[in-house]
Amino acid sequence: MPRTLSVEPVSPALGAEIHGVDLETAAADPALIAAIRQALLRHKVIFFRDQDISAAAQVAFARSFGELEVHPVLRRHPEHAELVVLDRGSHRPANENIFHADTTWRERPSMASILRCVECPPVGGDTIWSNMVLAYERLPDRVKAMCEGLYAMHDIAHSFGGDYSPEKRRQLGREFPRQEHPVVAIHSETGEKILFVNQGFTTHFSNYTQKRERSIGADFALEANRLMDYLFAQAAQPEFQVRLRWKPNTIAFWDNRATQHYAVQDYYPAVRRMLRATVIGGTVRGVGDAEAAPAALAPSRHAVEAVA
Ligand SMILES: O=C(O)CCC(=O)C(=O)O
Ligand SMILES: [Fe+2]
Repeated sequence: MPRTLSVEPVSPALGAEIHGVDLETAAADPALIAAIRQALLRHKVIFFRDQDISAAAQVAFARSFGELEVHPVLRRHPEHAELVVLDRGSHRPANENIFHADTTWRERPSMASILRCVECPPVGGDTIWSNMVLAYERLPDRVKAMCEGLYAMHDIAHSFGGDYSPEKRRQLGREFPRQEHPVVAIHSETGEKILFVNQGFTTHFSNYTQKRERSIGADFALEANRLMDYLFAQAAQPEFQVRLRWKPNTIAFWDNRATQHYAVQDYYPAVRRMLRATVIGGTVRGVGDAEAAPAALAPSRHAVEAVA
């Protein structure tokens, strides 16, 4: 029997709180995992409160959704390499305060992340998510037409290289060559179109000149940069967002294909400690790329239903 979850949407754009679930033991309950997966696809980021769970349980829960990533740059948990420890805020201001989707510098960017708050300031340190399906839908038709068929480069050094020497930066670039992804991606499970460029890792369009063949000279660069800035700005629109106020033991689980996020850096030097598990995704398919579209799920306009 399909399992029914108690789901409370928290913003019209995306995001829902799931009640009555214990994630310490969820991995052992396939019907519950399937219901959580459906809620994730529909609401794009889901929140669980009061999850005082072990690091091992967080890993097991995350693994129910796919193979886990070991991050090459961020600090790892001493016993669980699949968990990233985010606590830079206690030493110096954290720098995830830029809209991004995780690991788009990989050939197969993350499909989802599961972030647990261990410790946070009583106020401040919220996280914001943006619905990049809605952001795409709301683009003017002529911008949509211009974007379909465009590709862009994603580079790990764009965000993570900032603290490195030029040589270490080059080394990072050799180890993780930049990746090209479509600007409009097709969601691998829902078939939705996604605006898939992000300010954290996307550097430039890779085929703008072919696409805009009648532009000449320096206009290429100017036009391309203006379009990229305009696309980046969509994630910052409040109408596409949900904002979470963390408490210790809150978990946020986001669909990294369909969303971008921004960790608000307003609490330094207060302490904020988080643990993140990240599920590896597939290659990113563009609108014109081959392969049949997956069967679309039920409409994902999430706020209209109280229970999903
Ligand atoms: O600390 C946060 O709220 C999110 C940081 C972040 O970008 C991530 O975990 O991917
Ligand atoms: Fe992130």
